[in-house]
Amino acid sequence: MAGATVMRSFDGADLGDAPLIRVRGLVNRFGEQVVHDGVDLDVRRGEILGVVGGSGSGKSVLMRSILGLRRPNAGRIDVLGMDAMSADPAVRRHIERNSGVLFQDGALFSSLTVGENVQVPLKEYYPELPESLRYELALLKIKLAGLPADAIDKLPSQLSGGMRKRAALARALALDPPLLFLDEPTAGLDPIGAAAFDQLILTLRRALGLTVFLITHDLDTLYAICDRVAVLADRKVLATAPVAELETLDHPWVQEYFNGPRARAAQATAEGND
Ligand SMILES: Nc1ncnc2c1ncn2[C@@H]1O[C@H](COP(=O)(O)OP(=O)(O)OP(=O)(O)O)[C@@H](O)[C@H]1O
Repeated sequence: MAGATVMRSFDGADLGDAPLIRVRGLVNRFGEQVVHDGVDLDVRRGEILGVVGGSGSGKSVLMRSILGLRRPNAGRIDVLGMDAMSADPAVRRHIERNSGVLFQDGALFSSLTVGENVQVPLKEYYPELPESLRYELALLKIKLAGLPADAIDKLPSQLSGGMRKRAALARALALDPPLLFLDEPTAGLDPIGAAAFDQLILTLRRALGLTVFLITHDLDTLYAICDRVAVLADRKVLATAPVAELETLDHPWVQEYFNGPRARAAQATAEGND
């Protein structure tokens, strides 16, 4: 997995065991509303890090800040050993190039086929690639995401919700990014589809050595595939730990979330699968 490859920063330095994402003292405000007030977070190389928190706790704003889609009010974010808040377009492009993102709604272009969607990043970053090779690469990613080959010529509207997620995942993986960001990937999927998607993420992490930042409300996903889970509450990351350790955290939201009947059911399922 990840250990087999040397991860390098923009200037070619070996990142070693340094976290691939490091957030310190992050502050995000919208007018009077303070969403983050001193958020600290590390995402370690090769891990699947789950991010949980109540609705409106700032999970998506955190992801958008890390991706450079929102400029925080204060703090520091390093991605792949680089200052992610840098205005240098070359640094921005390097981070973008190395980050695959699956947004909550999939965000596929509805007028393009699945194959054309997957080729969008390839065209942007490698315009010189012959079309036939781009098509082959798109097909590879589509199969990697668990779709049948004939999905390549279909429009997103011709696919089921689960297949659309897989198509969006294929596009997120188009450039072989070391970092994968997933915003509620199993939302809207039935339990069987959600469990299959979880297993796909696990398989891809192993096969491709991915480091995964995963926002989710899905307790089954947390128990099934996350190495550690960060809890966003009270405008901070309360704790980052394996899910079993979080169950004992003395905080009302955490207690309700991790010790409620749904969490117990998810835990029992995960133990049954071990
Ligand atoms: N562009 C914006 N302008 C104003 N307020 C915003 C903006 N983006 C986010 N917010 C506010 O920031 C807070 C955090 O939003 P965010 O989308 O990160 O929450 P979340 O934890 O992802 O929630 P959910 O689980 O419901 O998706 C919310 O109160 C939201 O209204």
